[in-house]
Amino acid sequence: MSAGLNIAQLEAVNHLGGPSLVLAGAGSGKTRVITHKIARLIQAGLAADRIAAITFTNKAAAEMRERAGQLVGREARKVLICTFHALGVRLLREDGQVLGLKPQFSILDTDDITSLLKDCGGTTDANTARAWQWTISAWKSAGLTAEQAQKQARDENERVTAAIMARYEERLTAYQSVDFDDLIRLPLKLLGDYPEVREKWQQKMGHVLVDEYQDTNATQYDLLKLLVGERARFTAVGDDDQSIYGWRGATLDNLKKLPVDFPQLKVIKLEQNYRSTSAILRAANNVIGPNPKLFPKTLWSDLGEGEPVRVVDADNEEHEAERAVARIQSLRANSPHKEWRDFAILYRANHMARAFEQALRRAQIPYKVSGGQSFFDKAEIRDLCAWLRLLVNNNDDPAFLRSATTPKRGIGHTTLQQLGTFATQYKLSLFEALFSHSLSSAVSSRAITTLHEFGRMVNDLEYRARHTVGHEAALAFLLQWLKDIGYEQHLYDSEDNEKIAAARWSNVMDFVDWVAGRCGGRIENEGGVQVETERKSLLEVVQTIALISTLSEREQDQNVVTLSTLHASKGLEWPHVILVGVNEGLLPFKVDEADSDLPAPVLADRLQEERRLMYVGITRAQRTLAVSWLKRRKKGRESVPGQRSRFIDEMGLDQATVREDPREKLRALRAEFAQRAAAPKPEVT
Ligand SMILES: Nc1ncnc2c1ncn2[C@@H]1O[C@H](COP(=O)(O)OP(=O)(O)OP(=O)(O)O)[C@@H](O)[C@H]1O
Ligand SMILES: [Mg+2]
Repeated sequence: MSAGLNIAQLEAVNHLGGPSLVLAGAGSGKTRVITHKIARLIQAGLAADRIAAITFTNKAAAEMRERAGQLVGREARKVLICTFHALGVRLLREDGQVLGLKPQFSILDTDDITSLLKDCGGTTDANTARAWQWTISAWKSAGLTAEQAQKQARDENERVTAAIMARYEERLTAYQSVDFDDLIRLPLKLLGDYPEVREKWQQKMGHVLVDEYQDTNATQYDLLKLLVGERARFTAVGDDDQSIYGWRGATLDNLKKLPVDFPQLKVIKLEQNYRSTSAILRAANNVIGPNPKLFPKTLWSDLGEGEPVRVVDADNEEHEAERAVARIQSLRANSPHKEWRDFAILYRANHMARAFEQALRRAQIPYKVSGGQSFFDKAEIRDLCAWLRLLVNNNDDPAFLRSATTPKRGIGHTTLQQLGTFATQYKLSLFEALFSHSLSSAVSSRAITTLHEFGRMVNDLEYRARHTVGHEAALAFLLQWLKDIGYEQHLYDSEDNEKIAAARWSNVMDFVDWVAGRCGGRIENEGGVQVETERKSLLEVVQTIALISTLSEREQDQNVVTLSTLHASKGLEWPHVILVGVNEGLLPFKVDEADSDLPAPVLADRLQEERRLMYVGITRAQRTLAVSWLKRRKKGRESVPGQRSRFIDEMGLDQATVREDPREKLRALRAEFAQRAAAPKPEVT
């Protein structure tokens, strides 16, 4: 159990009785401390279901679950390993009733919220609605109610937004729905205002562990405090130099507050980096150097000097992508790391993935885009999720509207409008309104017949989903349902290009397979023992779906090159990393006064956060790192001269060694040639 931990890590793992904070630089084994501590707590006799470990993403949670599983076996499954938001869902499903929330409440996604806000504010303009959404979300995550926001409003614009917020909140309550901010705010209210509920959860939580603590926001910190109570049995791990979510309300104050709020806090520092070579680590330390030091840290590695960090000057986006692909092919041909999964291309903004996707496809290299448009954002998946959400919560009006019209079933816009007006008048959800006796005063009898057919179908599906348990039954159910609603036909009807329609249908099949798989009853091999996964009803599984943003659990084993935003790369590592688009204006992102209308102090803060982002990027690399920048870059439709980022200069690279290796191109060509030669010849029939 103590294998693979240094003395400081062991100290952190063995501090069980009170609060502790592990404060250390990138790659020093903070996350490793958390997984080992889960094992240690179980070994020390704490029941696994009394341990909660909070991670930053669903993907990180899945990975931690797997690691913990390797250390302690099946028991690890009972540990609650999830994000703050998923923890919020858990609290609300179990105890939300005291706040008037039914256990089957719905979680709205960004699109639902935009359309709801359009409605509340009487606009059809999505940008206006999104601006409201941004402001309301900021208010909510700062803990403000609509009423308080109204009082504090500084101008007409804010007053209008606050009024819309009031209407929006009313609708959420009426629809038995919550947004992402509510998933933290409501549990906070629950634990804050209801002592018996608080008592229950504090009793239950034997130990709470938090990874990436530097990126928690104020309300998450409050939630943590309420959850652990006086006994304060928790372990937080973090790195102030990796705080990159300031723009989303994360605050380093949480790090500063911890020793004040918990005087008995044990602070442990880790200094050895186990991830990167000295060359990479030096570049990282140089870049973060100019930032003010909140908590001074030293970080060293004994993995040796390693390959020098390379700088690539690219002519433009296409050239940069070609160069990245050539580098990957060359390294793969010449290093012990031959797997595609050993490579990552990291960039500042989502839209930058495009050129790399195209180049990788051309070279027939498998890849995945993480942190970009997720599977669940695809229209076809959102259609199906709307249906499933409606089964879980009939009062989910946005889901009602989407499923009643996708695929088309003769329920027209006018009918829906009449139904909506009627529902608002009688304070009913659309689904409730549908079965109201007095509906005939508002809607034609022919339309009512169609509406009733739809309503009965939903009721019937719900009943069957509740009684469908295990993956085989779930699969049969889902396939039949798709047939009943004619979804495949709908895809082909609404898409002129057959290939695209087929691709979308294949996404649907992936989705169905995945949902069914979660219903359990499959035989899996666990440490040499065949065990059956826990069986769940389809309805139960569907309840959790709105929260899962990617098919991450399935992606893990794929042997593919990763394309990722820097933000989404946090906590991860790859043998070979290429940081691209390292230009002034991209990374750092617009921090020059000429380029921005923000005041100077805000820009200075921004620059610090951009510097931390660059630090995060560099420290993802284990063995080799290349940094590329664009001599010309696209800005809108134009091509403008690009400027090399100050961060590249600050990395302090030895100019003689940074130039690109001329042999790289040759090796890449050779590798490509070999690959082509080895590829199966097309069959001639
Ligand atoms: N004591 C150790 N012995 C050997 N390898 C270790 C040790 N501690 C950590 N590692 C390895 O070092 C790498 C980095 O560890 P980990 O991801 O836990 O660091 P971290 O501090 O969480 O990094 P980040 O700040 O990027 O989240 C991992 O591959 C991990 O397995
Ligand atoms: Mg980590």
